[in-house]
Amino acid sequence: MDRNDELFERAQRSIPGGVNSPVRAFRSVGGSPRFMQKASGPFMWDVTGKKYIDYILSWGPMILGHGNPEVLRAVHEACDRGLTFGTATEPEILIAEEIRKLVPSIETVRLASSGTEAGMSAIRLACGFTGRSKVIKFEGCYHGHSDRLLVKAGSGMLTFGHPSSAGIPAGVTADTIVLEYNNPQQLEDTFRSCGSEIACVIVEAVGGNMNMVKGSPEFIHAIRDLCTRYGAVMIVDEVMTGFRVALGGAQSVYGVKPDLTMLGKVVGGGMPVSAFGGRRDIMNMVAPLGPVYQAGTLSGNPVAVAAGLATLRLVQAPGFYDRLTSISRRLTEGLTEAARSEGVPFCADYCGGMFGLYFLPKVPTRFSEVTRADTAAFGRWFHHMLDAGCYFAPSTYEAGFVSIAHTDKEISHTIEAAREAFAALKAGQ
Ligand SMILES: Cc1ncc(COP(=O)(O)O)c(C=O)c1O
Ligand SMILES: NCC(=O)CCC(=O)O
Repeated sequence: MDRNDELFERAQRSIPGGVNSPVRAFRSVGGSPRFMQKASGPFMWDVTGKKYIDYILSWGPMILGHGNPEVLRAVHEACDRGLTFGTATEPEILIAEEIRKLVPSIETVRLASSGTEAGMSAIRLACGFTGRSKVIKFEGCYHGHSDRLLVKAGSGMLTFGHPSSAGIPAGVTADTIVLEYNNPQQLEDTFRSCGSEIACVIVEAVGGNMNMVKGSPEFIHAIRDLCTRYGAVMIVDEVMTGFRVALGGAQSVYGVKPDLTMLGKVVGGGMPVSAFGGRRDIMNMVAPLGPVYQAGTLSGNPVAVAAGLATLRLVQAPGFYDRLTSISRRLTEGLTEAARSEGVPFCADYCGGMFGLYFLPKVPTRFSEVTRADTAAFGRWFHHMLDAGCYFAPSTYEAGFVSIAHTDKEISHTIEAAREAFAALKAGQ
């Protein structure tokens, strides 16, 4: 028993499953989750002192790598001025201005503390604005754990085989319609049958919670066109993709202008910040301007905003996303080649600083294809990689992330380790 095992046993006595978020448990791959003690750049160290190259990056936020000195300085300075005031502050204006500049579909923006809150608030707002109650989401997309959206959701929900949560009264999800991702025809048919009742369509334009599945341009533009035609609100959930797949998020990649956008993860630079924003006429419905209530004791927290603001400034460095994308490309091409040379059915894809690894013969385009992945092979590969000091998400239903701090050296090490892991798989180990 090493110190990770000891801590895991102890944690389970006081914390359900020993973790404060289910995706941290190693349930689908087996073994004890690693208890991390520190991180720097592209690395994390567990409590035994073992060093890992981090491809989870706190599930997306750490795009600059861990411990960026400018972000840390901003946080320390903000701490010295006060941890929270529960009042309006100037940095909230600065981050709102920065968000509006980088994501031009956002005319005004409200800050919250988690992606879950952003999603819950955005659909409440869409319903309040339209006076309608039906919400369309897509199978395998995860928008946080608010009740109305926790139906056929991705990420941990899929990993643990319960795509819809217990404890949510049927009435609460009665107006949530779940459709197939990348199926514009089904969406159009649904609008044709009940378009006047649909308040909003919420989508991850690049899905990152059923492994990584890119929306087809045809699908994303069909959502835009149908929402416009039927007076529904198009919500793009950019909690994962915002400032991650491109400076302007997935909406800039697809050239689509949503009515509302959700942000999280990178926008807080490792601290709890999320946001929802968009068309001014819709946002004007939010309290105190309008009748849609939304609030938060720690919303716009000055320390969290300082981390987010420093991060948003740093990602605007010239060439940042070209470099980030080339890191993802090198990694995914190297892994694919290593698998091919060892004869293991595997493929990979990437979008900006986000990637998907699939134990499948071809890149999936929808949830039903993702479920065909060889999860047993993935579990063995995952543990080989972990032993070799490469920390990937412990599930075939999660996307992976790189940071600007990942260098060729880490990528080469990872590809070499993967080659050995694929060879071991082939040898039946
Ligand atoms: C696309 C997407 N939306 C919403 C959320 C919820 O965010 P949070 O975990 O901050 O509540 C997540 C991740 O958790 C996400 O990946
Ligand atoms: N895909 C998983 C997440 O992005 C969220 C992490 C968490 O819920 O802890």
